Amino acid sequence: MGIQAPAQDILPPAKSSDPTQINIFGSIVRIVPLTGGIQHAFNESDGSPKYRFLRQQGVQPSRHLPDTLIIGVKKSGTRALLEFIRLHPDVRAAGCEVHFFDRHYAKGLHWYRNHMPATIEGQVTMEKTPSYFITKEVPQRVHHMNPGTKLMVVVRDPVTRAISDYTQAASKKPGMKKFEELVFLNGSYDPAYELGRVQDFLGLKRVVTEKYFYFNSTKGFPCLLKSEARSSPHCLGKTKGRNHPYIDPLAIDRLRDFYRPFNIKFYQMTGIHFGWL
Ligand SMILES: Nc1ncnc2c1ncn2[C@@H]1O[C@H](COP(=O)(O)OS(=O)(=O)O)[C@@H](OP(=O)(O)O)[C@H]1O
Repeated sequence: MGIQAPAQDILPPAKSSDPTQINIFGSIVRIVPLTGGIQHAFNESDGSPKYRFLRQQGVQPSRHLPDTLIIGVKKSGTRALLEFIRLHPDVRAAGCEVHFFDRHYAKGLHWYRNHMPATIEGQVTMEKTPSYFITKEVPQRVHHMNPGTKLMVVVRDPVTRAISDYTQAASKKPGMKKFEELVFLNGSYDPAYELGRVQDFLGLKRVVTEKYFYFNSTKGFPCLLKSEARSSPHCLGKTKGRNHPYIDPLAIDRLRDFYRPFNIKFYQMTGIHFGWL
């Protein structure tokens, strides 16, 4: 099994003697196996009891290119979706944002695969990088890797999303201009219900159910009762659920007017009325 990668973007000059490279209509194409093989097998650093046990049983996990990507949208709850779906025993995910299709594409698919967790047969490999949604080269690159890749997009009221994005940027850069100055220059949800739909989409048995979640009223979000990493109740880190600054209501109204036609178009495209005002 092989996949084709665009030669000009990621490959060094072709060596005609290299059997893994072929010439198609003048383009040099490198054939990369979808799975990691023995040399990329299980990393000792991933020493969870489950994987130790599997190794003892002779099951050899290996790295695979992802089957599923969470491609955005930034500040919409992409981390929450990833952390919640990876509670499923048949889902393995890269912990950090890999940024392969936007920043590191030139490093090639071998590099990408080495950033994936080791999996055993039947497990879904996943990563999330929200900037894929806004990088114009990404759709074509993902299609080149595997046209069957499943894509997931988390959406949020664009006004609150914009304020969240601003809050994050301001937390990293003291003295940043006010939101109202920058922006015009140029809800609650049920995680078990949503995760049920995500598991269906991924073709997985519904394992992640309401018993994994509780609502933390101080944070104002659903949090985890336990996960593979921690057996006690915990929320996502303190960079999620920051307090947003006060924004002039007139600025909010103007933003809502700006987004309204795009929201209506989006509702028509998806067939879902999200109810953003
Ligand atoms: N369960 C739970 N716990 C914590 N946070 C939650 C949760 N569900 C959704 N959210 C919202 O996720 C927002 C951050 O979105 P992302 O994870 O997509 O951010 S990022 O793009 O990866 O930086 C974050 O935005 P802020 O409220 O602005 O911090 C939260 O509103």
